[in-house]
Amino acid sequence: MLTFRCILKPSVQYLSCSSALTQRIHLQNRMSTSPHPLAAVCQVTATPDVEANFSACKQLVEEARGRGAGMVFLPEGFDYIGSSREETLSLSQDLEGDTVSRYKELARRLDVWLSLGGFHERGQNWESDRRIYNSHIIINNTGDIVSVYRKAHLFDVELTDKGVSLKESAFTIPGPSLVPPVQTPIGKVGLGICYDLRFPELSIALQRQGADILTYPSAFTVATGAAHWEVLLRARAIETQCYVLAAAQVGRHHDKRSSYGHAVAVDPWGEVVGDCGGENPGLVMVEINLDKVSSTRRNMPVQQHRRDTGFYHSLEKT
Ligand SMILES: O=C(O)CNC(=O)[C@H](CS)NC(=O)CCC(=O)C(=O)O
Repeated sequence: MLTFRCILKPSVQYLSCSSALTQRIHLQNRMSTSPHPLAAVCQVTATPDVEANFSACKQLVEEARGRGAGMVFLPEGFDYIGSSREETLSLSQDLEGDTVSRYKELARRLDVWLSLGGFHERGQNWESDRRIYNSHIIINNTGDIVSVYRKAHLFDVELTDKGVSLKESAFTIPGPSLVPPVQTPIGKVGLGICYDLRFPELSIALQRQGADILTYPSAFTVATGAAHWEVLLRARAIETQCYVLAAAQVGRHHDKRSSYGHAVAVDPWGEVVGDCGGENPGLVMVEINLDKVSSTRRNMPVQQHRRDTGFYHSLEKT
């Protein structure tokens, strides 16, 4: 007789943004029992007010550090969301500018790593062409920039029936290349930004280079977010068997633009282990257990089962 044993481990601890008190209690429990590092995934409502945005983000980083985070993730447009092409361009800075300097100082003072998704970075020919990159910057706990990834896929989309019309390439230069995953205190972090999430080739490439964690700091539109956001994030986690951390913009930035929110953390099995909801700024703490990455990969060796790239291109030759 065949017997099937079904082993279900209710091991996922779900942390939502809802109650700071409940979360603190959960955290005290887990910090005392868990040997695993903590990440904080943040959600903000950036506006064109650069100063107000910095102070809101700084507060979240301080709170995350207070709760034991070794690395804090901020979303695309953490510096600002402009209300016109002109405003977006005029507020941009370079990596030596005031905004990045203040975050370097914050990282050093708090002894914490930062992922700053979607910084509006002036390009090399700014004086002549007035174009920017959409840059994801990693700053270490001594306040040094250790990696910069420039968004490769630009969001040029006209969904008239859904009221979504954005042309990122009108002011942004597509990034020239992927960057290798960065070794951090929470694991090896692979860098993407927002719309990049729709291109699984990028996530696979980062996984192949050793990523344990994929990051997609975002400012998803409300319409595309409701339809696609969580499905895409979970799919990227399931395919790569990585954690996926996606900081997000939420709510109304100005008259013309709102974002979907739901900054989330997904584990390597594809389970959502934290969600900031669709209403307010906040953060979610997530335990990064790299044993989960290795056991998921060991139990279902998808990456070893993958055929070589030529195999998937073979149809093109026929
Ligand atoms: O414009 C800025 O200042 C910051 N950049 C963004 O907000 C970018 C480009 S407009 N937004 C997205 O990529 C949304 C993608 C999205 O919503 C989807 O893929 O469905």
